[in-house]
Amino acid sequence: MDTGHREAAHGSAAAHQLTELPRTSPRPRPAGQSQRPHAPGPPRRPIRSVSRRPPGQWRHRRENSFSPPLSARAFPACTTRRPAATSSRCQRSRCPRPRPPGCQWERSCPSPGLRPSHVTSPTSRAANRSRTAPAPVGPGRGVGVATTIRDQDRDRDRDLSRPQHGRVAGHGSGGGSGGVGSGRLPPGGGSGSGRLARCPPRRSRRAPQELEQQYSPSRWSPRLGPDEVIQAHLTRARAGVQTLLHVPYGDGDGEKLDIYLPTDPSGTFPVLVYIHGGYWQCLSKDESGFAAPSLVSQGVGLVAVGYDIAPKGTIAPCTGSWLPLCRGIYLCGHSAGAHLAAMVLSTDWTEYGVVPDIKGAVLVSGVYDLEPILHTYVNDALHMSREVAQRNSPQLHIALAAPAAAACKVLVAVAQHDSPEFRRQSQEYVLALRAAGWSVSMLDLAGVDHFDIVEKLSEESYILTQVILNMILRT
Ligand SMILES: Nc1ccccc1C(=O)C[C@H](N)C(=O)O
Repeated sequence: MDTGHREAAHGSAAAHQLTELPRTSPRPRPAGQSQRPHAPGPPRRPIRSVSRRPPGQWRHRRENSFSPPLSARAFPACTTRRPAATSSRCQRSRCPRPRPPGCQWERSCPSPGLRPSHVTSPTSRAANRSRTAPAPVGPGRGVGVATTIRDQDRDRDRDLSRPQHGRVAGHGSGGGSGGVGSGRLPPGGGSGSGRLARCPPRRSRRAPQELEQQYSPSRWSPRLGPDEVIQAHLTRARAGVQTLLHVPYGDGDGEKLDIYLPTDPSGTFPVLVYIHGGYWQCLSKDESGFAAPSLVSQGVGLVAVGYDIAPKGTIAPCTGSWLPLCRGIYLCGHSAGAHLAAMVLSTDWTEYGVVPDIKGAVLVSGVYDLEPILHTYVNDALHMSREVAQRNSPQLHIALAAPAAAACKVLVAVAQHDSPEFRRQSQEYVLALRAAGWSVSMLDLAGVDHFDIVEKLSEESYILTQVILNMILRT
């Protein structure tokens, strides 16, 4: 299908949006709802202790265990361990109630009917928060504001909890030409294979209790309370466009794709492959088709990837009969899905005998260094060791960029109301990619939180939708 005329038209519209960012006030608050400070209160439950793990029940991951799914493919020696038995109870300590099917939450049991009795009320949460709330980020800063990578470099030592506001930059290739071996290696040099660059992140030293907050994205939303914001994220209908549903790509129960076809699917078309988030333990492809209407009308297909979440297995590379139709693959991952997409970028696919035609990657509010989450509730269901966390941290396994001609463009997006840790992670990852010669941009989106940063992809006028369409249709 010839989409050339559309590409030109759409490309210029998106570029205009990017450089002429409107300044608007934040989303109006529903009547009667008081201003919710977006900084979280103290953790609501004690930090997990190692002794909570049932002793003597370890098994190798191939039998019954979990690791962040793509990682086993990327780093086959993965030896994640976890207890053989998982509780059918809500994992909140002391909570006697059954956990809703599929729910792995500790912090925010999303089923209101089954909400554990010890969950604090919105009022007490607000009170907790206001005790520790830092100064709120100022309102009216604009809908979407991106920062050049150079700005990121300069801003490293500034307060990373605040959005950096600057002009929008295009994709800057960090190490000049960006060819293999020509990218500048970060301190520490490459890995043993010489293919991967090792770029240890500059971690902030946060107390364990504070890490719990930092890695609870729902506690940072200024729009809704933690439970409400997750509930809203879970209840998104499958878009009503032409679909191929539940197309298997692997042996696992969850290893299926939902494919949303372009409105006029004659000929080949580019696809956006969307990998959902949920800390590798929640959500599914069924709630991942929300961006389809904005994309298919522009001739772009959407592939929502399902994968086995904890406590199950791994994700296999996406293959299928639909692949030959794809003129180019653009990856998009949110939160844990951004981690998985980043792992795809870190993978040496020649080892698997495939060369996926990945032309671009959009990584939204992701986690790229897993070490800090070892110290949080997130790891209660994952049971990662430090070694596994390191092996599966894209930040530590940056592949040297491909030659410029084959270069994959990377866009790292982060929300104003992501926690400072999430924001820091994105910034560190951008710097590491850039140091390895990748063509990378960062988009710091004002006025959105960890969840609506992707939910709004259902709107064609949303700046991230426009940037993605621009990347796809102009490449
Ligand atoms: N990243 C996500 C993406 C989608 C849905 C939930 C999450 C969460 O992180 C939930 C987490 N347990 C929280 O307390 O915020």
